[in-house]
Amino acid sequence: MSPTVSSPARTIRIGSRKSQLALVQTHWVQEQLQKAFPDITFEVHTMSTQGDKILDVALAKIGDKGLFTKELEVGMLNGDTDFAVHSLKDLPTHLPEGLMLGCVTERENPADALAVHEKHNDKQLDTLPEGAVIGTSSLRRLAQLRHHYPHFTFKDVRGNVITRLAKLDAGEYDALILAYAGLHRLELSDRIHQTIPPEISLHAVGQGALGIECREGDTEILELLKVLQHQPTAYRCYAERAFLRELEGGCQVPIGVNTVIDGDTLTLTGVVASLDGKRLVKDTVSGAATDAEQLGIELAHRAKEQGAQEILDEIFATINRS
Ligand SMILES: NCc1[nH]cc(CCC(=O)O)c1CC(=O)O
Repeated sequence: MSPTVSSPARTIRIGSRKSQLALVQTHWVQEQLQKAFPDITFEVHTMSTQGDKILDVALAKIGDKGLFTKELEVGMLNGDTDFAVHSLKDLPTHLPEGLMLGCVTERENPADALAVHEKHNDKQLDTLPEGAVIGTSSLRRLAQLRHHYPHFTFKDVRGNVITRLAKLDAGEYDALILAYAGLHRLELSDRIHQTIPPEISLHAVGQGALGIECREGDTEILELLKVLQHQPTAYRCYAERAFLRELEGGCQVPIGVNTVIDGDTLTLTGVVASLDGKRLVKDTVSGAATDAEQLGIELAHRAKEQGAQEILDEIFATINRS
């Protein structure tokens, strides 16, 4: 009689933040993997990150060194979890030693969206009144919107997507700028009053995609994650992240991007904007999608030649002074 060889049932532990959006995203990843690997058990372990706890300080002031990711990263390095699901936008371009970006999932619409108070249901960005109070805590959204709509008033807004919408509805703002992807995933698409076109505002690096972070060289996990990798999204995001990394900007700098893949060709547009909205350095590069990172680096160098560094230095000085 030959012995029955049965490998012990493997359990994979997935780290996630606790916000509604994070949970929707992580449960989607869990479900995809569970379908692809029915013999493995996938468990979700939630953690609060610094970014979830500090709600009374403007994001731009606390910086972004892994504000939404650090606790999840410690979990992986400790071996408490095997990988973590992030909104790729919140994942810094430099990862801690021993961790890597294991895969990038198919992107949702990466655009920003306008949500309005019901009294403005008949309005768009072009028709909102002078002085309308627009809520956003992103310097990128602020600078680009201010460039096109200098007559609006911009006000910081913190908290998760649902909290922000409640503040809007309570009358604290006339409108908010939020990610299309977040609203869509939370089944709040009815709050997407207007999708903001790239001519008005370029989106954040990685916006709309999920990034899965895992231990470097963890071949077993990397093998599983392959089923979630969406290569066109990955190329676009590698180019976007290389652009941001080369400019040494985090998610709290007024840097926006747009990418298009056509066949094997990737086109990357990037902007660096001053906070008053008066200066925009904007340029575009195209090349082979397989050279994504090189394209991002090239665009960053071009932007620097056109004054991007001066804009960024001024912003760092302003933030550190206030
Ligand atoms: N910084 C918060 C955050 N991180 C990811 C999303 C939305 C989903 C995404 O961009 O992928 C949001 C909310 C927002 O910007 O409105």
